[in-house]
Amino acid sequence: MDNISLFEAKKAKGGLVYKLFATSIFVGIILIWVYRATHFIENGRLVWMGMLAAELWFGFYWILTQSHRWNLVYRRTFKDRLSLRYQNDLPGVDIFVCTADPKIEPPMLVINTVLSVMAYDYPPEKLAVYLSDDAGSDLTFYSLLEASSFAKHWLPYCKKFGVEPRSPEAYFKSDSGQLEAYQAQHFASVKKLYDDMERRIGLAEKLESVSKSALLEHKGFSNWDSYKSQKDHGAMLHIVIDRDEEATDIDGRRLPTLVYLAREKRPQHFHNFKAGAMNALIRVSSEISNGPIILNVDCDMYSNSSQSIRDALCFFLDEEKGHEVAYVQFPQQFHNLTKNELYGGSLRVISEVEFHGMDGFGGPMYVGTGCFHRRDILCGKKLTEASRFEWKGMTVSKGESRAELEERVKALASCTFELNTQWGQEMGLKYGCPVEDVITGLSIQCRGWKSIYFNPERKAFLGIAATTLDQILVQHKRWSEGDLQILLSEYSPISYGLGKINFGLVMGYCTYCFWSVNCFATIYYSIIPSLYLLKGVSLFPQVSSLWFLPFTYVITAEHIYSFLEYLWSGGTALGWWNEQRMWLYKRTSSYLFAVIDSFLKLVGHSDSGFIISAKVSDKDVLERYEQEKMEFGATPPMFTILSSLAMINLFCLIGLVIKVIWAGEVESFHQNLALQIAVCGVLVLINLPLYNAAFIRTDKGRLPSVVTLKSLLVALSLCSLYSLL
Ligand SMILES: O=c1ccn([C@@H]2O[C@H](COP(=O)(O)OP(=O)(O)O[C@H]3O[C@H](CO)[C@@H](O)[C@H](O)[C@H]3O)[C@@H](O)[C@H]2O)c(=O)[nH]1
Ligand SMILES: [Mn+2]
Repeated sequence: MDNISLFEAKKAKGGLVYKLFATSIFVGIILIWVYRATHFIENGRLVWMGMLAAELWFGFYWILTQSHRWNLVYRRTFKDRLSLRYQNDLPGVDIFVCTADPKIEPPMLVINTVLSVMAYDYPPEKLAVYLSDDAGSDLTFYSLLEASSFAKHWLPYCKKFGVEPRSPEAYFKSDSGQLEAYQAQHFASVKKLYDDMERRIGLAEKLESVSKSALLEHKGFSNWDSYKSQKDHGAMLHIVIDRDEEATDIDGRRLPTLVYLAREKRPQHFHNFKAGAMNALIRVSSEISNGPIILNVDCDMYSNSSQSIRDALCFFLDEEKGHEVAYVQFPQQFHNLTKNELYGGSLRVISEVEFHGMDGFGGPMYVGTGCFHRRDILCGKKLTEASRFEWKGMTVSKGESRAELEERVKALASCTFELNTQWGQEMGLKYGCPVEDVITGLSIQCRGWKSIYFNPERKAFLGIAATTLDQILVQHKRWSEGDLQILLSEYSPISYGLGKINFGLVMGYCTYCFWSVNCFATIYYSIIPSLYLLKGVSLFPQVSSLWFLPFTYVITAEHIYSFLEYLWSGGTALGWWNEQRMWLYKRTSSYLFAVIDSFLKLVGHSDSGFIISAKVSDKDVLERYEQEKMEFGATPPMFTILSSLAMINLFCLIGLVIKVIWAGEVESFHQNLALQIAVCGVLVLINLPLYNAAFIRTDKGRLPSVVTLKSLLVALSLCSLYSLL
């Protein structure tokens, strides 16, 4: 091993074994296709064709997912080498935190994230933190002012005692063990300051206004004089901590720059959601600190490791390979997961397997949070020989007063600034897609750059996972719809990416871009075989037939493998089972709606929106979440679909049992319908929590009776209609 590189990349072990296994599955899939294509049944050619289409799709999709497992790469950094080599000329780093609504994203949550990134183990004079507030909330601004005072105590405390994590709330909640007397004393005083701050902010939140004294004390509030609403206000920019004024903490050490920005919002100008906020931040920061490296996080994604900047720099500053690297993506992980992840919210397999797989083919997607970018590349620079660039010397002009600077830079965050420019297209984050980050990352990779996936042992960022079924389905609708739109856009990985990025990476992107399309085959498969049970018509080979083998092999082997993969990724057995349920639910509701909405958009209906994910929930909802009881207490159309499908399968299974008892011929049913019974049976088993929520539970999270009734009606009419035909 050389001792020059700042990082190391290793291929996963056992690759050959996996490839053999995958090949055997592939053979099985082909045999299934052959069986379908050669064994049409007499009555029901159409249904049989449907089965063939579904299986062709599943097979095709399975092939796509292999790209995520073919070539896994794991990385390690050498931060000591980085320190030795670059201690005195580390690049400036600008950190963007985005928030959009003080009700959904309470100021305490936001400032905890801000404080956690201010406390990075990094020279403070090279660090600048920007909070973008798309609500333009004076409450959030007030909280940021509070945070800036608290930082003067919090940062020295973190550094003196090397604490982790550096989000105060997370730190105070974590069990810091028995502290020695000296630290305990500091702990008590910093905790008290935090509690006081929390109380003041809580009070302001309750009164929905900032105290008079704070208003008088800080001239920044004059920004709000002309404020009309969240959607109608001028640009507000305030440099809370200015690097030039040498603001110091209680130990006399420098503090990172801290900036509040609410870009201008006017009803007549579309604001492009988070992408618009990010682009305003890119411009504004270029005039204030202009750090060549940019980190962006969602407001709930606090830094859980003080070392992440140094980790990321090991890739950017590596003498040999660093110049090709456009961004370093860390996994998106969460701190509020329960043991068995009822909603599959951990994205476990994506983080532990799939992104390592994409890394093997040129780098992961950019997922919008926990990602370090090179500023010049994010702004549209192409890969050329000149890409090796000077990390120093990106200073910004001085000699202006803070007020002058603020006034000048504010113009960069106006509604009209981007008119007739390349912003949102060739520059900055791209507009017009609900997953602006993914499409931006893809286009960067298509310009020739690499990206890096870094998944360190100590989790780098932790956010909040959805805590109700409704929330997670809505979130996945946004994601799968966005990914589908990428497929249909001019930046499609197929038409645009092919030839520009590795073919394995094209497949990797397609796996996500085709997420939503899975709805058709899945819905078909979860209705038709069950309905045909009712009539006793077999859609699968008999147990005694040789064709029975490929079906059983592919289905069981794939599931055993996915089970093991889930366990290897750190999940529990029940967690895997829950994940299978979510797999079904997402495919039959979120994805279906994503496809429908995308279609409507294509023909010019439906306007795009961005439903911000909830970050706080009611006490009883939270309680049920912690008990891992599925939360159905709402009536979105998605629930009607889920529950109708569940009821259909229940009826079919019951119908079958009655038939078997009636006919008393268990043996022939088993011989002819074994696989079909298995499919229907598993669907019923996986829906147990839904039946429970519909028929037994009495708490507020149960399935509302309207939804139950509707779905019973749907199922009943479908089943009887079918039986009559
Ligand atoms: O108009 C908007 C809307 C959202 N946000 C911010 O964007 C972030 C992500 O929004 P959230 O509602 O939490 O969405 P998630 O589904 O949790 O976000 C994931 O998916 C998004 C794309 O759909 C990515 O942008 C995010 O980084 C990624 O964490 C939050 O910090 C918001 O404050 C804005 O700044 N302005
Ligand atoms: Mn989020």
